[in-house]
Amino acid sequence: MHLRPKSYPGIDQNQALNSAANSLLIHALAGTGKTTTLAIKAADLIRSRGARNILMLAYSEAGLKAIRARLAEFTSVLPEELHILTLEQLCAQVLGEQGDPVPMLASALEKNLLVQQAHEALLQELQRHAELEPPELADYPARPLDINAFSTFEARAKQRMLAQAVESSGLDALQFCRDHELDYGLYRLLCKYERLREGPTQEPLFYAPGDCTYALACQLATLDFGTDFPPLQGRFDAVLFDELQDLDEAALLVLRHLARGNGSFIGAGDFNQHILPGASSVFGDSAQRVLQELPEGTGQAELRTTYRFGPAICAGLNRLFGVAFEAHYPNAASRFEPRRYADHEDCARQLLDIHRFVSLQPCRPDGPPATLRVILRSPEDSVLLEWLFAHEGVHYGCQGLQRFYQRREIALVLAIMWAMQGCSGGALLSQGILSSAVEGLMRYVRRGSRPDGDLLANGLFDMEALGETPPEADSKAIAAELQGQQQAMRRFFTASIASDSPCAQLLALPAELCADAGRLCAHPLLRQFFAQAPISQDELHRCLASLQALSRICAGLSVDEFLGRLSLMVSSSIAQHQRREQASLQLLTVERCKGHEYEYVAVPFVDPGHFSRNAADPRRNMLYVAMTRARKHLWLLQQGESPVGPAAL
Ligand SMILES: Nc1ncnc2c1ncn2[C@@H]1O[C@H](COP(=O)(O)OP(=O)(O)OP(=O)(O)O)[C@@H](O)[C@H]1O
Repeated sequence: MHLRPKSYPGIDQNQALNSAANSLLIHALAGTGKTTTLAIKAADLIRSRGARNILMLAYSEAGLKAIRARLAEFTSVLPEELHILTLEQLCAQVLGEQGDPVPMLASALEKNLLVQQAHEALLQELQRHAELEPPELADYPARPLDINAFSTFEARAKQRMLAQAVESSGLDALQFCRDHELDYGLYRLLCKYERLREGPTQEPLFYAPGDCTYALACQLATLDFGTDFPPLQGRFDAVLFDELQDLDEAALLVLRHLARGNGSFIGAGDFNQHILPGASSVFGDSAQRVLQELPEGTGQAELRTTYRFGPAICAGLNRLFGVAFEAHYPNAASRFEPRRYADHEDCARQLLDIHRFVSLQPCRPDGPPATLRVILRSPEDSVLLEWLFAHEGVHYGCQGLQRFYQRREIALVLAIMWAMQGCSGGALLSQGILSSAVEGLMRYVRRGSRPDGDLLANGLFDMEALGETPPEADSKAIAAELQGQQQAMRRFFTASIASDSPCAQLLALPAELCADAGRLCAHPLLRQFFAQAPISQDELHRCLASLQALSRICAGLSVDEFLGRLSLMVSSSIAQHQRREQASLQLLTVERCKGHEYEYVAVPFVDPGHFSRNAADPRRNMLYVAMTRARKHLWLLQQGESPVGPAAL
């Protein structure tokens, strides 16, 4: 593994790398070379110290990609001494080595159906012992199940090791929940779900994302503080851990054992980059909690010198986020350009101007054209942008999100429009759209059958009642048969939905309703359709936001006109793809851009109220991640009239 000149460590990186401490915690801001420093360390350990087994960990998949990208700056082939894993993957590996199978749950939808079963099982239990239950549960049977509230509660409970906290408090669970203002109904539902998941033999029936880390943490929690846990010890010559800001209590227990028993340890984190949904950082902006888990004598280092952008961007970020970036290249040409927009349409038009500016920028004769990266915090924001960009002939691409017309919920609405009485069927919906529509239909109308009550009463999930998920190949095959066949599409809907469902009622609406596709998108039956779907509240909100965004772009157009324009848009995108034309504008999600960097970045649709100094606020951190991706030129598009400034802080 040979280091290229660019990758020689800078002064503060060098201080970190030369630390005499066997265990080191690096606090760093974005672009200061956290990942690079870890990669240099790995290279050095292999090359000069003969290390044979190095673990490089990240919390997220995006973090893994960033590690691979930095390593690729040094070497075209990853050395076999390196193991690059997420924490969850490492925990799954350890559980597998302990001898039990580690079956993963196929989809989030299946999990929802299983939560419903746990809810039924809890209702059965409450019925049997109604007289013994506390007043907190008196109205539980009458309350509708809120899967989203349950998922948030579950994530937090596992991240914070709630079961262990209850046990060590010496209180009973009811009193604990009362003292900590926790919803006792959700607590009982979680206990039921976990009991069913683990089954009577205590060998989990399945693991959902996060469960492997939790399962290992539960084993570790039974050990005294200094006790060894051999499966996590002596495995590696060094452990290099990126994205420490995302660790929760469960992950910290794993960290404790990894850091103590495996050669040297270096962990790096930027607490401003905590963006995981569901729970805000359990540590706020402090790394003290992480330090408690690291061996005594752990050294600390700080990286504030960024290699990514120059002084102008540093100054803008320092002002908005209350941080202290310094630029490694003080003369680097960098620009920070805050702008204001009046409404979404205006924001989209300003992005077009910015795109024109970027496309005039010089680029290497043999290199790709200059590309504008537009970073979005929610996929719904892309609908208007894609529509406008396509109509202006801008060749755009999407990363971390699908093109809007290929997203299941939107594709399904397009297919419903196409099958309606008032649509001539003249526009051709692509096979991709139809295939997503078929998948959408299966998702939103799929209901598990009633689970077997006896199985639940005996502590078992009824996996048969989940029904079958149609394989992907099927939706493609069905789409191929439906393409251009409006009658066949209508027959397909009739066969797949109940005759009194909101979808069937939509299809029976009179032809006049197709005169304005925008109004059709806002029709109460469409909202009802999604509200009745077996999806979480979060997903429902996303579907409704997509509908609203869709209704905005087709307002005033008849269904025929709208679908006609859409099919032109799709065919020109397919043609660009076939000509292998490079996109000059990329739309990305924040999650997708984490760990990456780009020359020209625009962050649109920003609410000024989201800037703060509070690094425990995930909305603020989403902006921080998005805005720290730019290398040369950063545009910030905020709603409103007042100037950008510290007043917003
Ligand atoms: N010592 C260095 N000399 C020159 N360039 C460097 C150095 N260290 C890092 N860089 C460059 O700075 C950029 C940011 O590095 P890196 O991605 O490692 O930072 P990071 O702190 O992990 O970023 P993020 O916070 O976005 O995850 C990369 O282009 C990298 O090649």
